[in-house]
Amino acid sequence: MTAPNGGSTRRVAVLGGNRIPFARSNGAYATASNQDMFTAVLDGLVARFGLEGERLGEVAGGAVLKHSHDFNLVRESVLGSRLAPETPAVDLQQACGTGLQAINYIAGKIALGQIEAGVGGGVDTTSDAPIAISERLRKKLIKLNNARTMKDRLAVLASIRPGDIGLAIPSNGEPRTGLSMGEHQALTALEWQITREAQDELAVASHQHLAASYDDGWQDDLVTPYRGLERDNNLRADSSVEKLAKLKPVFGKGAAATMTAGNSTPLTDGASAVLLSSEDWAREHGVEPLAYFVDSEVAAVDFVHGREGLLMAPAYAVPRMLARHGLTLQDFDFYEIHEAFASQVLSTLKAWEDPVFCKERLALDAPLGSIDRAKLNVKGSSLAAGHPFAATGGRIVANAAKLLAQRGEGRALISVCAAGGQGVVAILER
Ligand SMILES: CC(=O)CC(=O)SCCNC(=O)CCNC(=O)[C@H](O)C(C)(C)COP(=O)(O)OP(=O)(O)OC[C@H]1O[C@@H](n2cnc3c(N)ncnc32)[C@H](O)[C@@H]1OP(=O)(O)O
Repeated sequence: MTAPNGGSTRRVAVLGGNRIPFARSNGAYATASNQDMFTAVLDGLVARFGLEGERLGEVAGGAVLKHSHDFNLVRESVLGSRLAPETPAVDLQQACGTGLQAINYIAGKIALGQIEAGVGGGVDTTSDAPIAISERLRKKLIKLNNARTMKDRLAVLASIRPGDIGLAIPSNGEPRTGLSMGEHQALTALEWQITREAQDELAVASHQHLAASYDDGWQDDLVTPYRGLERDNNLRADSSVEKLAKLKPVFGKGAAATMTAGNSTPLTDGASAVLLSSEDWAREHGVEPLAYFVDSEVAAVDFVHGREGLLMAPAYAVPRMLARHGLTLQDFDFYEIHEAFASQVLSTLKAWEDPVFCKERLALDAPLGSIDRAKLNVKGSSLAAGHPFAATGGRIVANAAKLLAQRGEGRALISVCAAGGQGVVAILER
């Protein structure tokens, strides 16, 4: 038996993305659900690419934070959209790597000839974060639900004590260390001696680049207005190093206290989705591909025993992916490195320049070296746009594809760090 396409893989075209403007938590999208927002971006793609009633091969997506009733979030979003109801959908999740992994999943199916076209993306809302009840109360309520007689029911009710009534509110803490992602990253920033000034400079550049991208019409694939928003409302066009220098550190203590609300991503709500297809499908539908999704890699690090920083996995994933293609770190025209925290980007770049790190931890003969910083996050990134966890991957892939299309040729490197010590990276080219 041979594979669907005779055993060879096909090029995967990135046709374009859609996202809603990202909103700071508990603001413009406070009453929007994950499903509302993901449906909106799917319908954005339907409108842009004329997909009304079209049956796509599959839609993949996910959310880091979701309610139990959202177990079929992506399928429900498809059913709420103007895509054909016969379009299958899958939910997946890899913390902040979710969006990029969803795109990678669709790309793999297209490459193998299993589907012709599909959508990958993600959505998150910290405004509508699921709040669970305590484990003890939950168990008693299940018992109550299963009780057959009134007597049994009353007995369960009578067993409920005030101490059972508690809430489990999601936090961005790592379950195995109890530290938040910011606290973990503060330790990594200290290890790599990333200064407060360097972090603030990166944050200002992100705001300036994103502001310029709105001014020059770059963000024309946003679904707007969405709930009254025309642009990401975390963006501060007047951001400056002087203003950021005044903010108090929010993560880390002593020498590690360099991270502030200005050089960390804010809690954010939003959604994004990217349409991918085979070259044949793109041709048949009269769509010119923006770029091609070449490859992806995922790495995980042991942050639990302190062997590596929580958000350093992309530093490991990139060289593995480069080796597969005989590429160097310098062989790229654009670098899209998700700015979870300014210091995460700077620690990763410094690690790639460091001979000891590259030799001892990456087993490389020579350091990967520096990148041309003028090619980094040239249209802004998460510090300015905000970071609705699972939606970030789609924003970045769509952005990188547009950059390559505008340039006419070239290569983009994508890097997204994720909770649990994981990192997802990818290469796009045109
Ligand atoms: C999840 C994964 O898998 C991987 C990842 O990506 S890891 C990243 C995950 N994300 C996080 O961990 C989120 C981290 N962020 C947070 O927890 C919070 O946003 C935070 C603790 C950093 C800040 O929270 P906060 O204090 O409520 O912020 P906020 O009120 O907006 O800002 C504090 C002050 O700084 C100011 N400020 C913020 N950004 C600014 C900027 N760019 N310029 C000037 N001032 C700014 C605000 O105006 C505010 O000033 P006032 O107090 O005078 O109003």
